[in-house]
Amino acid sequence: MAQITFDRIRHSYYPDPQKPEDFALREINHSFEDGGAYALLGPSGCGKTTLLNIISGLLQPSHGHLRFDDQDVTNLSTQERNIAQVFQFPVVYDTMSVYENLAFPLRNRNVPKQIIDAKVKETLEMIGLSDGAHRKARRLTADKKQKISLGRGLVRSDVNAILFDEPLTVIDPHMKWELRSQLKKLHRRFGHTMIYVTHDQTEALTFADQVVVMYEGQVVQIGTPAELFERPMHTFVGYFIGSPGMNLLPVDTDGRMARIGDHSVELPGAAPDLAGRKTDLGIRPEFTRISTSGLPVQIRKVEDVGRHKIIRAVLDGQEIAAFAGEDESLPADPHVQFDTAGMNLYADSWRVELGA
Ligand SMILES: Nc1ncnc2c1ncn2[C@@H]1O[C@H](COP(=O)(O)OP(=O)(O)OP(=O)(O)O)[C@@H](O)[C@H]1O
Repeated sequence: MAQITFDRIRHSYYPDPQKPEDFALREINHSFEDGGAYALLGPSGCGKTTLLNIISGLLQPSHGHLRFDDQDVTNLSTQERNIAQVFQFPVVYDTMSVYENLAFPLRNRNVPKQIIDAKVKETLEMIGLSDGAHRKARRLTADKKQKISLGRGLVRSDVNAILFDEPLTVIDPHMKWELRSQLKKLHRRFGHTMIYVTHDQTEALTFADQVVVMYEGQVVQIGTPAELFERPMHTFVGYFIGSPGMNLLPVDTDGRMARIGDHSVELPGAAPDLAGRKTDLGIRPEFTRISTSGLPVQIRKVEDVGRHKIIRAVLDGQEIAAFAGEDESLPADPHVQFDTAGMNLYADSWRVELGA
């Protein structure tokens, strides 16, 4: 296994890129640590597959270098990089049995027969295909075939990394949950570097130790699920992570005070001079409460989501969301209160560090 380093990597699918928008992947300088469990998370078209294909060697970046430990692998083939990859749709040998499909990549590498047998049986167990291991793959349903693809990715212990590109798309919802927890367990047990592409935040947050959030070809934040929740470094992270996402309110700041329309709230620290910049206060619904005092709001809708309620309200013409307890009753003259501990300030979409 290896540490995977992006050294000033950019990629454009155009022959002569000029503007930043011409790049499907804008400059990345980052190391994926050996043995880490990463998720690449972002909406459709943000560059996740492009980044993954640069690691696997299916794509050569137009600029920069990729290294596995100290070795420059930018010009090496996928085979030479020793990477296992699991795609969105099953890639299986239909004429082979389930068992043979898993044994094949090991035979190709001259692994001794007994080790092959032990590894294949262990992997079949993990993916729940021990029964019927000698059936032809052709006869199986799409989700079972995809399990074979997952198994083929997991069966080798000598790979530099295992890459997963939305691997659970064709798996039914219950099995999705089960396979995701299996992958997590496998990661803990074998310590492979795993990089998992998804646009689903639940998948990313449950699988990964570190989540790489991408937006319009840029990596906007790399962090643990808790860091993404508590300190979103970009408004997109605040909006994309969480259910519902972070409230963003345009404000004017003056030291510790932030003005929202005719009202003011106190920030957890002093803002720097942000004159001329688009400034927003970010506060998650979890830190937003409906109360009898604070800033006046109109309530539009109450959604009961089980353990709590989501209150949709309007503050100074701006839609906001607040959390309320299951049995909490709402005041006749509703106001909103923001918990200072949950406040983040953004200038031109990027988080601003507040002073003392
Ligand atoms: N072969 C290609 N030629 C030209 N443009 C491409 C090519 N592949 C991808 N793109 C463009 O590059 C951008 C990033 O695409 P990419 O597939 O990496 O995004 P993604 O985040 O993986 O999206 P999805 O979740 O839909 O797969 C998109 O604007 C896409 O249209």
